[in-house]
Amino acid sequence: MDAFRTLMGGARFDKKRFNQDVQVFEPKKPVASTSTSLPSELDFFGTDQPAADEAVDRATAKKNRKRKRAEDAAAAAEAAGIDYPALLRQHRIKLTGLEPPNPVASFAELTSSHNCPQLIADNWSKMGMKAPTGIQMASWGIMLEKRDVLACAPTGSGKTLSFILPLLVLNPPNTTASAAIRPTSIIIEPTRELAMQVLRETSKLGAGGGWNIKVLGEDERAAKSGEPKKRKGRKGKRTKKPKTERKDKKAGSDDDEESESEEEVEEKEKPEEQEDEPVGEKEAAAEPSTPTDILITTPLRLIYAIKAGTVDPTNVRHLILDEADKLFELNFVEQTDEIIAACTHPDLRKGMFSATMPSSVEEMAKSVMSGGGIGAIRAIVGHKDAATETIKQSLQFVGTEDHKLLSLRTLIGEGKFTPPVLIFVQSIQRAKELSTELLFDGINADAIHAERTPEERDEVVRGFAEGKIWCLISTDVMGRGVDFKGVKLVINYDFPQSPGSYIHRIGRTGRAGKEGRAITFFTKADAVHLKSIVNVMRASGCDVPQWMVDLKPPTQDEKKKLRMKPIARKDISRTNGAGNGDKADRKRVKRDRVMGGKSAFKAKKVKVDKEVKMDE
Ligand SMILES: Nc1ncnc2c1ncn2[C@@H]1O[C@H](COP(=O)(O)OP(=O)(O)OP(=O)(O)O)[C@@H](O)[C@H]1O
Repeated sequence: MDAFRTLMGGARFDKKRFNQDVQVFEPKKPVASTSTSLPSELDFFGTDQPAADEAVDRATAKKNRKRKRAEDAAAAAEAAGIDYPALLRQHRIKLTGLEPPNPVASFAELTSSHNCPQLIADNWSKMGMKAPTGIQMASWGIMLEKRDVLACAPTGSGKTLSFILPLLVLNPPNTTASAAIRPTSIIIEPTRELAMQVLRETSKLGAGGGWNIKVLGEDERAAKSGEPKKRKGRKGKRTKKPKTERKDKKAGSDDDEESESEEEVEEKEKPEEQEDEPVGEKEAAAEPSTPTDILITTPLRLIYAIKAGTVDPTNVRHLILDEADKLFELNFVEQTDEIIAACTHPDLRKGMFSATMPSSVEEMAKSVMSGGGIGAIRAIVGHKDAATETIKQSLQFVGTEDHKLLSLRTLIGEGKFTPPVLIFVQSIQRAKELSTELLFDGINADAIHAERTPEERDEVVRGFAEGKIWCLISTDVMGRGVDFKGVKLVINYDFPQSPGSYIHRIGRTGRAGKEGRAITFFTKADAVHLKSIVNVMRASGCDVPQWMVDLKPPTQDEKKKLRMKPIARKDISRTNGAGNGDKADRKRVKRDRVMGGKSAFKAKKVKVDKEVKMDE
């Protein structure tokens, strides 16, 4: 009929009247390939090719499978009284891929239909959880059907439990001891803080079930904690790094005391990644070899341990990449690839989770997923490039760099500074300077960044969670994943380097359905990038003035430039960088205050909500 359509373009053809003619042009059903098949050189239209037969067979099989799935789903839904399409709509879940499994509608369904041990259900209740969130329903459905999943859901929507639960349900405790750590599941996190946080959640959900869950290298660290602390900072001696890490340095992503002599470049401009101390070969070799079920780790540590032979990844059935888009960025991707390649078990399933998933990263992620033979399932909850809707977002013009501190003080003075507050800056030096300034103002502030030892970082995080520190100043190192439940306000003191970074940073508030606020300062220099943030705000349902909607978006080049390097900014400190925020400096500031140094804003102006206790 194609020939007819082409010839008769625009005219109407009476098919009934000329039915016999139509039959002549109707394509013939392909004949099954036999020994009498046409030689390929004579088969001009390709109708006699086995490939064509296979394609038809595949298409028919696909149609049949689709029909069967629809029938099965309808039957299951009828039996359970669940309207799955309505459930998906209600939770704004979009599933794509071949035969996407139904979401798990309730915890009761998990125990009745998915062999979820009662112990997990009890622990779930003990954790204070009731109904699963949208991403949990979707991810449980997919992972329990042993399919690969690529999931994108808002910050604070419970992605952690969405991948932990299936790991526990599908993998009973491992009892076979081996020389090396031989886990059944590996969870990769971009920072040690996140690894520790996931350990806490996993241990709570699996409590009493006999699973051995650990963060790689932490037993070793704990054993060493009695020893005198030796600070492994920039000037410290480092263990020889694997090839991948040395390559990363060229991309300008890691601390490297030798490569750049001056801290200005390192501390002000380099993004803070790969800050975690890797476990050296010696350290890794000291890992005990008890049977391990779930191993949580940062990429570098794992690569060291695999190379040292202390971790054997060949038995891994579930590999989870949390904050997956980060793990596919330039400075991590090689390590991520290496880890995926090392997990060689034929039944390996993969799960990738994040609140942001740029299309380019999604493509890369998809290319490494097989999905149980019939492809991975993509699960999107809500709008892909939006922030959590419970966050009230605003942008505040502060003119120039000089006015930022004043704007912050005005917020404090107006009582809009409602602790616990998280403030993001773009470099270690700026974090130190701002914390010194706020201390000087009588605000109980502290800074967290890659230059602090893991022990110091733990202490600061604990202090913030316990309400001892009201205001935590951080580089992007705490911008992702960290679950401080009670944070009421996030301030982007320095404009974020990408919309993704913005979504993750502000996502430290408004978690688990709670309300939060986010204020982003911008100077004239940042204005060119404003539209990117305006787009996120609009996608998350925030009102923005029309003039912001009408702004010109930054060019691809401008976006890339900012992603690679933050905008150069004037020092924050009144001491013009003389204060470095170290212990002695902080002591000096405190002493100055006691001796009459004037606090611009009295601490009493800052109301601390004592009711708010944050999760550790
Ligand atoms: N079903 C649930 N009901 C209530 N609270 C939940 C539920 N599931 C998880 N939570 C809580 O919600 C909070 C956020 O969860 P989680 O840290 O997993 O979010 P996330 O989606 O991974 O966020 P991010 O993208 O920032 O990493 C946690 O404190 C968690 O305990």
